[in-house]
Amino acid sequence: MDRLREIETDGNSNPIQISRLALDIGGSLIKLVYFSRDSGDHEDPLNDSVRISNGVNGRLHFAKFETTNINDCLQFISANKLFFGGFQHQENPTNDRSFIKATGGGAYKFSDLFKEKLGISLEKEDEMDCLVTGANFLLKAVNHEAFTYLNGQKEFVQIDHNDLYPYLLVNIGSGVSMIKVDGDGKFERVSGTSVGGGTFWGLGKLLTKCQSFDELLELSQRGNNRVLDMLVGDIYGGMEYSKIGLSSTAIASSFGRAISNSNELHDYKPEDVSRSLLRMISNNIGQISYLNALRFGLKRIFFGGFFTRGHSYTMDTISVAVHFWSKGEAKAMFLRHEGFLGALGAFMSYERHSLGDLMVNQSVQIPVDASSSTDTNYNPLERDLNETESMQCSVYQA
Ligand SMILES: Nc1ncnc2c1ncn2[C@@H]1O[C@H](COP(=O)(O)OP(=O)(O)OP(=O)(O)O)[C@@H](O)[C@H]1O
Ligand SMILES: CC(C)(CO)[C@@H](O)C(=O)NCCC(=O)O
Repeated sequence: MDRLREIETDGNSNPIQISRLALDIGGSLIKLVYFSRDSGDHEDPLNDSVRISNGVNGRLHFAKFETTNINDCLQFISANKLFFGGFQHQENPTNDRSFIKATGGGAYKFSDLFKEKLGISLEKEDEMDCLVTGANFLLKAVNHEAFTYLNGQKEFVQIDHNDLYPYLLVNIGSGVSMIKVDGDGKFERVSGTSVGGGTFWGLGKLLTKCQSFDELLELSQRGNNRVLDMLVGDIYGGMEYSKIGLSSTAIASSFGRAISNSNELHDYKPEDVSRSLLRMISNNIGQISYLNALRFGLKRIFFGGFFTRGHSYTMDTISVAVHFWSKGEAKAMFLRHEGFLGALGAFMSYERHSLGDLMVNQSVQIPVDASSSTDTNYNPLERDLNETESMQCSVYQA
């Protein structure tokens, strides 16, 4: 647990002050965002973005835990004294020792547990509101946040602040929410599907006996979907169905090949099962996203949520689906801080509710060494689930 100690000191044995912790407690994962002050020694005189008058310079940290391991999360918060980063109620500070902003279903479900184990109250923020706030913040404030991914090529997208809206935000968590975003705080949840990340992980676990999500993703990289998927060519004797635009290699029926022989589940390689499952779910989400974008004439679709995990095959499948169905009209884009939208939104809600107490500097820069996700070769599969990431930023008194 060296990481924990790193948080408590700045390397010169000076204690680092943690302020403001926010949580997004979802069906699969708990996401934490918290701010630590820099000790004066760490300030970079060349970097304007961290030198705002009245500003408090520091880093935003990101961490996540599986919701089933919520006790590890409580222990992490307690060991690092992160809950002192909550706020005292202004109206009556003695009434409630402190509270932490929290969003996601778990903010309701685990409210009593936080009170009992840590003595803190969770102040609930609306999940959709937080997702939108987090996405808008990242798109406007963080360089190289959004990127396209097609045929293995990652390209960062320059966001024009004056031409960001409207867009479709598709958050792929355990389930999937599709939100039409028209501005800051202006949005509508237009659709959703229960076939999401939880479906991939849940079905994948049952079918392959994998012990972790990363193992299931890793298996998919070595699999071949043609073993289980029935292709147009399988039905059309190797020919394409060009009249309706289907090539012979297009998937006619996901897992459809399993009906054509007497194979049992154990006759298939877990790699191939994982590959077909990932393809089926990613393709389906891509298609439903496109249909919703079409409903409202939206050309830009941003995908968030931890299902994607920066994984090539997942992003490629979603992008191809959007490209194919929209005939190249709509664009799928991904976010580097994919799974932290809700937690960031909850983090930013402190200022809205504490009468302009604090604001996050809008020109956040991510130093090269702060997050390995800045690397175009970033492979989240190589990283530990609970490893913390951070970005340099500045929080200031409004
Ligand atoms: N280490 C992991 N363990 C479990 N699931 C993971 C992991 N990494 C990525 N995932 C995927 O991410 C999904 C959860 O994503 P996310 O945290 O965005 O949603 P959530 O907030 O838990 O769900 P919801 O918003 O529907 O309540 C999982 O269902 C799984 O597909
Ligand atoms: C229920 C939530 C919002 C919880 O995060 C999410 O899991 C979701 O959007 N599920 C899909 C539900 C549906 O629209 O069918």
